[in-house]
Amino acid sequence: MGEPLTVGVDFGTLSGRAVVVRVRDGAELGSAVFEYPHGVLDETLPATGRALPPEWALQVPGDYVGVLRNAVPAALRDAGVDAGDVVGIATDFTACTMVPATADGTPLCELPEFESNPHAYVKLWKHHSAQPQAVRINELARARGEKWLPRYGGLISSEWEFAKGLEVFEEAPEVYAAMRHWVEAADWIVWQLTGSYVRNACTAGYKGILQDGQYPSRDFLRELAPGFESFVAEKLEHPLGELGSRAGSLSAEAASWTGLPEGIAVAVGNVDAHVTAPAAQAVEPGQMVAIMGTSTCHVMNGAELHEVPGMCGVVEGGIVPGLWGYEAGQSGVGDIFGWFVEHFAGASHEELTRLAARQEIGEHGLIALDWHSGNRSVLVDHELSGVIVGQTLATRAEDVYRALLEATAFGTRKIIETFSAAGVPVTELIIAGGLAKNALLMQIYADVTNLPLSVIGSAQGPALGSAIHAAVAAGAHADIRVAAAAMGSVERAVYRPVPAHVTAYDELYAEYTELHDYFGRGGNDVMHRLAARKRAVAKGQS
Ligand SMILES: Nc1ncnc2c1ncn2[C@@H]1O[C@H](COP(=O)(O)OP(=O)(O)O)[C@@H](O)[C@H]1O
Ligand SMILES: O=C(CO)[C@H](O)[C@H](O)COP(=O)(O)O
Repeated sequence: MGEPLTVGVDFGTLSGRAVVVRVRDGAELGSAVFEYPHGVLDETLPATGRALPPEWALQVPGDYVGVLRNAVPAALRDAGVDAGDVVGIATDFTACTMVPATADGTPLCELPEFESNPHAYVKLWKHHSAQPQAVRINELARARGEKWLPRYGGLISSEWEFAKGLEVFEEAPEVYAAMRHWVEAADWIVWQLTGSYVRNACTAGYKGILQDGQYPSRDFLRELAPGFESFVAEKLEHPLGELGSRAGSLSAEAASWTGLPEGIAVAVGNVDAHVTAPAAQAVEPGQMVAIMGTSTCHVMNGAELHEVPGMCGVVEGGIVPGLWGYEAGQSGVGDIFGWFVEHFAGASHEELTRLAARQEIGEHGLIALDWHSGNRSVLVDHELSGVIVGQTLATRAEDVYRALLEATAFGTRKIIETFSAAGVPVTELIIAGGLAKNALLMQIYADVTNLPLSVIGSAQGPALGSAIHAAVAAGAHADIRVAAAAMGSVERAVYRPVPAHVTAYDELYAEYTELHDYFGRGGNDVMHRLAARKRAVAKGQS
């Protein structure tokens, strides 16, 4: 018998990563990645070959099981350990990513009668077509003075459970009728591991509008859309599991997929962003973790409840039991850089970064808005779109690339300032996720926010965070704080703000704020008009 180990599995936007971790000190002994064979379905539905409408983003749930079957055994092989030493497994997922399922958890898209219906598939977090539903939820909640609304910064997102659920109810009543559970993928995967459904407190709070033990009322839902009043009772409500607790035991079937021992602890599901906080040892108030990849999520604990305008939410026990967990985010970050590299630049991230790093601040003469995937915080509007001001015939690809890097840093500063102004000061910014590898981007973030940047010690933050949760669920550490101290890691103040850069960026940030408020706060509604026109044209074509 060797030392106790756990397995953490991170289900990202394009792939799932498994990591094998030593419980004593968090050493990562082996890992493996499995790319989802279907990736993100955002153009056509393979079952029919038909085009999907704008802003759609679907996934195939079988791909997630592929991660359990492939990445977990491969990570065990990579680690060269005896699977018998693994005492627990935990998973984290993108969110809000929703699976419409039958009573036994079968995704509707796996039933022959629904395989051609796009609404029967998983709606990925960045499926943004439920914005009209989100707008109606927000208008009605404001008019009725619903007391849960300020817990979400005053706006519910189109990415979340109610907007996406209402979209299914209104656009695919046959799917809605057949769906017994509207399940977060974070919980669906735990269901596959244990054979039983436990709803995690994190997504229920942030994405499912569960506050002080209550969901939005039947009355509210009836007024929103007659017939939708039973949504909570019939599709959503389910017993909750606290973060770090044991959801159940690994079933015989899941043991055969993964090569892990049957009966080991399986932790309650979690979100990729929130689970990263303990991996970065950021479990105390004021320590904000920015998980920077395709998108950025900002998560932070607080001792008290405050209402921060435009935050994604504040949930009691949403990150660590006993504290208020705050979340904000930017829907597109690496995705925006990737879009530019893929469609316009003719050069790689590395080459563009190298060229952009030679420039002085402001040399390119550009300012951009980072809304190519909408704005998650603090405007919470997915019909906003990207802007680049200042282009001339002299503008080069590296100029635009740098302006896009800077735009996302300004977006993060807007979030930090909004938190601080609402009485939730950010005392430390800790970076996790794939973008930490871009040193220019990191220095820009330090200069724009005027904060020293700490960087998580692991390249697999979410998967390590899951392994930490697995250790707690297995009883190998007393709680998440204790496990984070033993297994998490962070390097402090790796990037420090340069005073002259801070001053230069203060001026550009003022310009960003002008554009931000002009396009995002009603100065000019052109982005909404263009989005409406795009939708109308797409509708006419279908
Ligand atoms: N050197 C780089 N600099 C900036 N962005 C990059 C670089 N390399 C990849 N990206 C972007 O990073 C994103 C992937 O980040 P990653 O953390 O690996 O993914 P995920 O968020 O899905 O876990 C992609 O959107 C890609 O465009
Ligand atoms: O909103 C989220 C968490 O609340 C998503 O999980 C997140 O934005 C997806 O992130 P990524 O693909 O960058 O890991």
